[in-house]
Amino acid sequence: MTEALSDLVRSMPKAELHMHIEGSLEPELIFALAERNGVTLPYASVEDLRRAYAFTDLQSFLDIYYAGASVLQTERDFYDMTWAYLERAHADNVLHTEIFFDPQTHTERGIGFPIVIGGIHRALTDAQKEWGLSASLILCFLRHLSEAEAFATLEEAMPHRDKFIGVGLDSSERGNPPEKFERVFARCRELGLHLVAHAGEEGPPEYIYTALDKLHVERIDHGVRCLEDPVLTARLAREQVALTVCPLSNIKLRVFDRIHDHNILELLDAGIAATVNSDDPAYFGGYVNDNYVALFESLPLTRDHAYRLARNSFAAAFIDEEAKAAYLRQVDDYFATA
Ligand SMILES: Nc1ncnc2[nH]cnc12
Ligand SMILES: [Zn+2]
Repeated sequence: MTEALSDLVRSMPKAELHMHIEGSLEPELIFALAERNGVTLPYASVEDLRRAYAFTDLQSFLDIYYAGASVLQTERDFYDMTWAYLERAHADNVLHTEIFFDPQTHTERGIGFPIVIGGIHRALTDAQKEWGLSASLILCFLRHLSEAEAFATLEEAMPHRDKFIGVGLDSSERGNPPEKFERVFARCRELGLHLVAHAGEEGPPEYIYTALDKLHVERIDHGVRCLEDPVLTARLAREQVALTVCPLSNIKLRVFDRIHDHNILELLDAGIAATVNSDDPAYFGGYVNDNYVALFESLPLTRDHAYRLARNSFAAAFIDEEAKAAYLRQVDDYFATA
């Protein structure tokens, strides 16, 4: 990749649509929060913790990710974590970000829902004031927990309905198909919430079908396994269902062996509205620009692909049509002069 293309990709305006705020907790912040809250960690040092980030699959990552999140206790902790991510996003020229949070990871430990959403949301408000960075929240249900627990979480969330725009489905995919949450998503749909779900990351293409047909999601998170099914691939392209692809995550969790084997180019060539995102940047080796650069360094991606990826990121965002058109114009202007 030329230096010019790398600079172009780094500085182009972009939206991020798939990142878990708990996955932005850097080891240094985990240690700082542990100390602030008097929590003893089973790791001697930051380096020791970082060494534990050697994952073999999704579950091996999730075990460490949930352990890391246990240092979050106060509203200020949630604020500090979110603010640290927003600074990184701003530095990567992210103009709009849709952030996942996992309330059940915290409410299960006795941390109140208002503390979680209050701290995260206050940071979003400050980023809007400070940089004009637009950010919204998507509440994720943990799919390894029950339907009843998801309904209980939705109930707890309703007094805060003004602070989140949609719901998603994350955690252990295999054995927890989307249809387990069909009734929860039906209720969320009635409430006017946007709907997304992780599907086809480790799970089979069937999970992408059921996310679309039983949950009625508007985007698929990951979805990279769709290419195993040509009928599904054609449908995603025809219906322009966006995929929020997370390349470095896919390598760390061994969905693909090497970044050179990543299928984003095939997805784009098939006409799918793929986007590039960081998933859990503190755990997978980088923020959104690191994901773009890793792809552009390893695959024959061009300036035109960069343009399409930037456009796709805003086109798939849950924002009003006027704001969307303004962002898309900004991308066009950037590429007209860069
Ligand atoms: N990549 C991922 N897949 C499923 N659940 C997650 N929670 C955080 N990151 C996740
Ligand atoms: Zn994810």
